[in-house]
Amino acid sequence: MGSDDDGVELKQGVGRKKLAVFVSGGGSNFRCIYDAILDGRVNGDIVVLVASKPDCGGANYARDKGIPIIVYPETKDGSEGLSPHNLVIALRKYKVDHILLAGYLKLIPAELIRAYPRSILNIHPSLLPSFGGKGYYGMKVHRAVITSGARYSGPTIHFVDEHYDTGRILAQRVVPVLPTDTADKLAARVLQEEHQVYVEVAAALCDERIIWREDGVPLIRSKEDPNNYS
Ligand SMILES: Nc1nc2c(c(=O)[nH]1)N[C@@H](CN(C=O)c1ccc(C(=O)N[C@@H](CCC(=O)O)C(=O)O)cc1)CN2
Ligand SMILES: NCC(=O)N[C@@H]1O[C@H](COP(=O)([O-])[O-])[C@@H](O)[C@H]1O
Repeated sequence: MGSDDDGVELKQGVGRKKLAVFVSGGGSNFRCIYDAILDGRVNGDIVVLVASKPDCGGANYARDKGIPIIVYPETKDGSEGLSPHNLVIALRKYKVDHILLAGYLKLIPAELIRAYPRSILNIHPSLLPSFGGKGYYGMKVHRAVITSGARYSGPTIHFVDEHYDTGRILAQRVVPVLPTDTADKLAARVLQEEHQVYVEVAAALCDERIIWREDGVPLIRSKEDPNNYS
């Protein structure tokens, strides 16, 4: 077991993966993954942050940590941001292995999906396929869950395809929806689970513990028991 210059123990056999994280808002999932990298739970490095808004909370946090920032898509006045083609070129320049969408609210272009097959993940704050698709993001999701009378909710992590929230599901966690819940209370309960499951998935991704079943369903191999999958 080697260690890098900062003494962080490096797992032998699998080189550290290079990650790009995409954000549009506060970036709490991004910050949790960043912290998990620093304390050795995730065997990777966030080499670039992509933000849909240059001054969002996630971008400001990345700036503070010295992480390079790319704006995508191009701003309406054309003053900032990249085209889909130049975004792919930029991510290749950073030698990105995997892309993690974390509160990102813009459609990922087909050109990027083709360039990174089975390598782009997204976290959504409901149990897909319920309460997903165009128009379902942020608090809109939690309001719809409560109005529906659903008794359970929770985050879904899925691979990204050309449409919103229709990619192959990789991981889910379940939380109760309580009779007295407001959208804010439910959002907080789901977000707490998001932070845990995204770190677990990022760790599996960087450890190359994600496999694909013959029917196309992705599975995570347990870190503790290689014969156990979820
Ligand atoms: N090609 C893909 N791109 C993105 C996906 C995906 O699965 N495939 N996931 C989204 C994240 N997301 C849900 O998890 C999501 C984000 C945004 C929307 C939405 O309706 N957006 C609005 C615009 C919102 C805004 O600009 O503030 C819209 O398109 O009208 C739905 C689902 C990230 N990208
Ligand atoms: N459909 C996409 C969507 O609604 N994403 C949601 O945005 C919130 C903010 O994330 P953040 O605190 O990591 O920025 C999170 O709850 C995430 O699931």
